[in-house]
Order: sequence, then structure tokens, then C-alpha cells
Amino acid sequence: LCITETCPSCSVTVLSDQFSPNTTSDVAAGMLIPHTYPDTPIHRQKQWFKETFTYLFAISNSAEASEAGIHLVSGWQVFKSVPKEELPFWSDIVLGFRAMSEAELLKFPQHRFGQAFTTLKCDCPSYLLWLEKRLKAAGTQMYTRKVADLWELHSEYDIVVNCTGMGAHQLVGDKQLFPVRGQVLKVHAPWVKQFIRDGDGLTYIYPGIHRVTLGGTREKGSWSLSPDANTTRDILDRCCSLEPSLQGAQDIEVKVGLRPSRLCVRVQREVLSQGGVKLPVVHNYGHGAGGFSVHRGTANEAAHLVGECISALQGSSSRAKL
Ligand SMILES: Cc1cc2nc3c(=O)[nH]c(=O)nc-3n(C[C@H](O)[C@H](O)[C@H](O)COP(=O)(O)OP(=O)(O)OC[C@H]3O[C@@H](n4cnc5c(N)ncnc54)[C@H](O)[C@@H]3O)c2cc1C
Ligand SMILES: O=C([O-])CC(=O)C(=O)O
Repeated sequence: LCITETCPSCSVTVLSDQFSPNTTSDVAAGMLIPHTYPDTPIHRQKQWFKETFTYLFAISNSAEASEAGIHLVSGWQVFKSVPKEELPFWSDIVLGFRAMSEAELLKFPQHRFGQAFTTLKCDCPSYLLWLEKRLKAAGTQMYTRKVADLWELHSEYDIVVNCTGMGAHQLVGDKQLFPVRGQVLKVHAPWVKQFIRDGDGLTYIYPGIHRVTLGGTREKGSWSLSPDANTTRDILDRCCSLEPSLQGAQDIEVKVGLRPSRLCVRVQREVLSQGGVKLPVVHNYGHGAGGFSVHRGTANEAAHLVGECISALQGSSSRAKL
């Protein structure tokens, strides 16, 4: 979508072996709370988050908000001990960030410190459909197709943008990419209005438009997409200890996804070369636990790299298929 916006003369085609609702992005809780990528400079991560927050904030404040599934949500991140980093790098981007009061902390007898703020949440399947609709309106073709090798695209396309998430492990053989399995529950508990996140990152309660997402797990190296019944019970127990009223939650649906994790997101231009033939590629994958939080920022950067590829192609003698 960013490419169609920054380069309206480009003809864009989306190829994917799965579309919504069968992607990792459909499983995500969709909260805008960044996760830190250890090998990406903080100023770059902050810029990604800021661009994403600004973009979604405008949607949440428009007539499109309900169809796009974007809404503001307020709540608390609570800690059993005061964290080293009392002011996270994103504290001046979310709204109204402050330390919790003693009175608020009374709700969480096992926790000693907390942060209160308002952020944005995506209802992921709604948002993905809304994005697809906008892509189609921009004239983008969308085909179901599994790509086994980037070179198979060479005869049809000038530039390939690789947004395959965990699929990049196989497609480009990226051994730095590893799965971090996450199991979440989507429940009916419409009385829960505030988000609650344990600062250890394991337990969270995120109220959405229709359902509340309860999490979670972080199982590094596990490729299993099967729900685990013991884990479901454990998630419910942990969430009930933060919000006892969840004992009345109904209609529990279990979802599992593999976070495409890396020490840094790979937003990078690369020119593949084979027997003197060149194929420009822009990678944009490896968003781990924070894909929603930074998606627009990384997409803007990837679209900029596509612009660089176009300039390079126009400067070369190759016949562009743009
Ligand atoms: C339980 C859980 C909770 C999460 N909660 C949050 C949250 O609250 N906030 C947040 O910011 N992030 C969250 N995330 C992280 C977020 O889901 C990911 O970072 C994000 O979904 C990654 O998006 P993606 O588009 O890169 O990957 P995907 O959504 O997996 O999309 C990749 C696409 O590429 C296609 N593909 C792959 N390989 C090929 C191939 N060879 N040929 C053709 N197509 C291919 C796939 O079919 C798919 O459509 C959560 C993740 C999980 C698992
Ligand atoms: O950690 C969170 O708050 C939600 C999330 O991004 C995840 O489970 O990956």
C-alpha cells in the first residue's frame, strides 16, 4: 500500500500463499506497544513506531475507524519490581504516559510499580481486510501463490519486495530468523474495558472491539501451530490473577502464531545476481513480537528503498516492466 502511495505509476502485484484470516498477523493481539529489537538502533525503532502511531491515530479519528478496526485503548502495564527503564523509548509517543498512582496500584496487590497510558489497538482481521480493500482500489492485483525461489519472479517483475515473515526462513534461507510461538485466547468479556499487561511480557489482557485477547506465551524455537490445552488453562489462570472478573469469560477461542523473530528487522535493499542477470529485492520481514507496532514505519522505509531501486533501474539500460 505504501508503494502504491509513494509511486502511483508502479504496477503492484501481491503474491501470497495465504491471505487473511490465515496469517500470523491475524493471530496477533494488535496492540501498539513496541518490543525492542536489540540490533536495530533505538532512534530507528522510535521513528517506525511514531510513523505507525500517527498513521493509525488518524484512522482511529476518522469515519473509517470501525471498518478498519482501529481504536484507542487505555490501561496499565504493571511490574513486580521497578524496571531499570522507567521511561521506555516510546513513552512520549503513546498518549498520557505516567507512573501509576498508589490508589491505582491497589488493584494489583502483587505488583509494586506501573505505567498508565493510552495507545491504539488493531482488530487484526478487520484491519487486514481494510488494507486489502484499499490495495484493490489502488488497482493492485492479488494472487494466491507460493513462491519457492525469488528468481521465479524475475521474468514477470522488475522489483521483488519480500514481506514473507516467517516464510523468509525457507524462501531466502535466513538462519537468523527464528519462530517464537505464541498462544492467545480470544474471549467474550465485554465488561473489560482497560488493557492490563504484566511488564514481564508474558501475561496480557487486551480488550478489542468484539473480543478480549488474553495472552500469552513466548516459546523460542517452537514451530508447533497446534493449540495446547494446558497452556490455555495457564493463560486463563494468569489473566484471572490480574483481572479476577475474567473467570466469567465465555466463548473461548484459541489461536497460535509464530512470531518471525530476529535480532533486527530486515528492511534492506539487495541486488541478487545470477549469470550476469540482476534482480533487485527489498526485504521487509523479521518483525517478531512487534509487527503491528512498527508496520507502517517499516513499510514507509521499504517503499523508499523501492524508490531507490526504480531510480537505479531507470539509470540502467534494462528494459523496465513498470
Ligand atoms: C500471539 C501473538 C501475538 C502478537 N501480538 C502482537 C501485538 O499485540 N502487537 C504487535 O505489534 N505485534 C504482535 N504480534 C507480532 C505480529 O503478529 C507479527 O510481527 C506480524 O504479524 C508479522 O507480520 P508479517 O506480515 O511479517 O508476517 P505474516 O503475517 O506471517 O505474513 C507473511 C505473509 O507471507 C506469506 N508467505 C510466506 N512465505 C511465502 C512464500 N514463500 N510464498 C508466498 N507467500 C509467502 C504468508 O502466507 C503470509 O501471508 C503478535 C504475534 C503473535 C504470534
Ligand atoms: O507482548 C505483547 O504485549 C503482545 C505481543 O506483542 C505479543 O504477544 O507478541
